[in-house]
Amino acid sequence: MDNYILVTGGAGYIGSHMTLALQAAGERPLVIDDLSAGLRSAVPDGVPLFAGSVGDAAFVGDIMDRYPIAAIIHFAASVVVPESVARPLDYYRNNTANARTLIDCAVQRKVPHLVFSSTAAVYGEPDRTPISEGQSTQPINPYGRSKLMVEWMLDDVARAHPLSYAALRYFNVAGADPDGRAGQSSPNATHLIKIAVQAALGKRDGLDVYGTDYPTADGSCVRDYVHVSDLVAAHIDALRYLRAGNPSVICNIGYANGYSVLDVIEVVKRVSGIDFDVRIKGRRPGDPAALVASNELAKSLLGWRPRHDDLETIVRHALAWERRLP
Ligand SMILES: NC(=O)c1ccc[n+]([C@@H]2O[C@H](COP(=O)([O-])OP(=O)(O)OC[C@H]3O[C@@H](n4cnc5c(N)ncnc54)[C@H](O)[C@@H]3O)[C@@H](O)[C@H]2O)c1
Ligand SMILES: O=c1ccn([C@@H]2O[C@H](COP(=O)(O)OP(=O)(O)O[C@H]3O[C@H](CO)[C@H](O)[C@H](O)[C@H]3O)[C@@H](O)[C@H]2O)c(=O)[nH]1
Repeated sequence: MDNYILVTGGAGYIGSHMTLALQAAGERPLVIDDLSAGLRSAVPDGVPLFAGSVGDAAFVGDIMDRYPIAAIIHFAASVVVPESVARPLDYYRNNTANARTLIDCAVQRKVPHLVFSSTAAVYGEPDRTPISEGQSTQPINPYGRSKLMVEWMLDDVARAHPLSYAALRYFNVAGADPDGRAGQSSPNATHLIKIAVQAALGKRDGLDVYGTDYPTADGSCVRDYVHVSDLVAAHIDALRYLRAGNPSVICNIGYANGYSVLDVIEVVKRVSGIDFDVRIKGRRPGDPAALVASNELAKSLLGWRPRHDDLETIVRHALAWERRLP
């Protein structure tokens, strides 16, 4: 295949796994990343990296003029739920307004397909779990709203222009490349499994549990943790699906398994064989009690076949990557 797959945010956690998976699939990835959270070193050798913002129309347009783009996979975003509560306008600018610029560039250059990183946060407090895609979307934090607005934009744009899209609503992405080539590298990451493995390895002085008074079995929040390699495989499946001429789709990516914060801590302690301090704190703003995916659509429509659906495996790979980091 001659044309490029543009990976925005390709120097970040998930994007760096995506470029590796694209290379393995025989595709030609090209990365745009402003390096606000990503690392240059996370982009594999031989993959062109353009440092700048997807919100800069002249910059993005110039790249698209020079490199024919077969599809865009749009990861670039601000990703921390409590930060979005404190700084909503930053999230609406980076996640919503900058996505609009990127989509506009794609429409002007007739890019045929776009895969969008959406999120389980669009559901808010779901009325039923596991959550299926038809359930109502009532996000309870600016992060979820900033992403839901992009889904709406894509829906309108796909009706008006020859662009088909897949909006993949990821549940909680975790773990690292099983071959040790990529992982979550940010020292300031806020994600639970990352923090727990850092605590196990003595990189943090323990872990705070944000709330044990939720309406869940043990009172802590429940999430559906999906291995990053299975997640990026879903994007390869989505590309294949769109290129086959199928209509746009919105699809959950998760395992339909819920684990509480206390479950995760127990697994990290057991897999690492290391005890660490756990402090029970109050709730964190913006957290829904439980988010667990129904994944029937991803399996039936995209042909998604998860291979690492096991919390111990996810934690083992996250630990292995954390040990390699300085
Ligand atoms: N990690 C999760 O659990 C999770 C869950 C649901 C959805 N997502 C979505 O997946 C995507 C990737 O998340 P991640 O966990 O890899 O985060 P990340 O912060 O590691 O990656 C995001 C990347 O985008 C870059 N970026 C940010 N704004 C940019 C801009 N305006 N222009 C160019 N580059 C920009 C950052 O430098 C970074 O490299 C995000 O859209 C996020 O909302 C993540
Ligand atoms: O030190 C910590 C970190 C997290 N948590 C708890 O662990 C759960 C998971 O928190 P994360 O920060 O790991 O993830 P979120 O569920 O807040 O959000 C993640 O998953 C969402 C989808 O479910 C979004 O897409 C988002 O980008 C991504 O960060 C939450 O209940 C949180 O309160 C703690 O108790 N202590």
